[in-house]
Amino acid sequence: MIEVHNIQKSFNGNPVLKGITCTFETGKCNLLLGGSGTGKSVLLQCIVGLMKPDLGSITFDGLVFTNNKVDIKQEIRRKIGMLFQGGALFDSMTVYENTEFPLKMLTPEMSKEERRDRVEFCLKRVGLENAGTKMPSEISGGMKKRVGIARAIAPNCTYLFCDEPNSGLDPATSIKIDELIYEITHEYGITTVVITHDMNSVVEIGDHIIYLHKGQKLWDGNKDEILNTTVPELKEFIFSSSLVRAAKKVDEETEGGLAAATSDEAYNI
Ligand SMILES: Nc1ncnc2c1ncn2[C@@H]1O[C@H](COP(=O)(O)OP(=O)(O)OP(=O)(O)O)[C@@H](O)[C@H]1O
Repeated sequence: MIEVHNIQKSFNGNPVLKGITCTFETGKCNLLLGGSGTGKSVLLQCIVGLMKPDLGSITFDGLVFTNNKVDIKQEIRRKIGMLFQGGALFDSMTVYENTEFPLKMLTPEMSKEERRDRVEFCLKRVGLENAGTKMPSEISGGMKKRVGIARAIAPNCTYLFCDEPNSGLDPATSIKIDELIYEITHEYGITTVVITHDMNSVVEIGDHIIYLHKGQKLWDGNKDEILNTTVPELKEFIFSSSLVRAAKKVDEETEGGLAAATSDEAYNI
């Protein structure tokens, strides 16, 4: 479990994170949900140590990350896998070499054969067992995300951070990437944190959802609870999504469920 306590961050006197306290649960897909500019990426960067918060603490399974010794920070960092928005693959390396890269960096004690077994296992797990010799320029956006996932899990990560894994993907590919992240999280008991503003992801993989608005946590809960939220800002966010608007249209002749949750009365408009 990752515990975030009272994280605050300002840029040039402008507060971006205004005291965020939340937990990311073990073996679950934890979504950081919110509109543009609400501080999701800044929070993620503070959690993984790419940015220093002004105040607050972050604990990984009882180990304090903030204000701690370099070796403890390194120990935590070694357990972190990152899936970046564009995949962030090395263009000059093959799919195989990209996946092998963190093993060479983080586990130099592994033999070449052990690395090969692990890379082959991870590529197979993401459905790319035949793509090892391809260059990033030769594969689709969805395949790049798959390579990114294989690379992130190759060193047996305990924590997986995904920054908008669906950006730039068509809806069908997005669902497949969401499913893959969900399956891997549950299979290996990884603590996964996914930044998203996609309601499709919320209903697909939202084991635990933290809603941020203007640098504050306004709500947390799961995908079954979110449609019943009474938080006005979250309601507005949900009902402005094209998914929910479309579902509302389909449901408008029926009673209960989404139709009731999205009724004008429930929405108070
Ligand atoms: N290094 C920085 N220096 C100054 N301001 C920054 C910096 N990084 C982020 N910000 C500001 O912090 C605010 C929150 O940005 P952040 O990228 O966390 O938003 P976000 O919720 O991830 O949005 P999006 O979904 O659009 O990526 C924005 O107003 C942004 O301009």
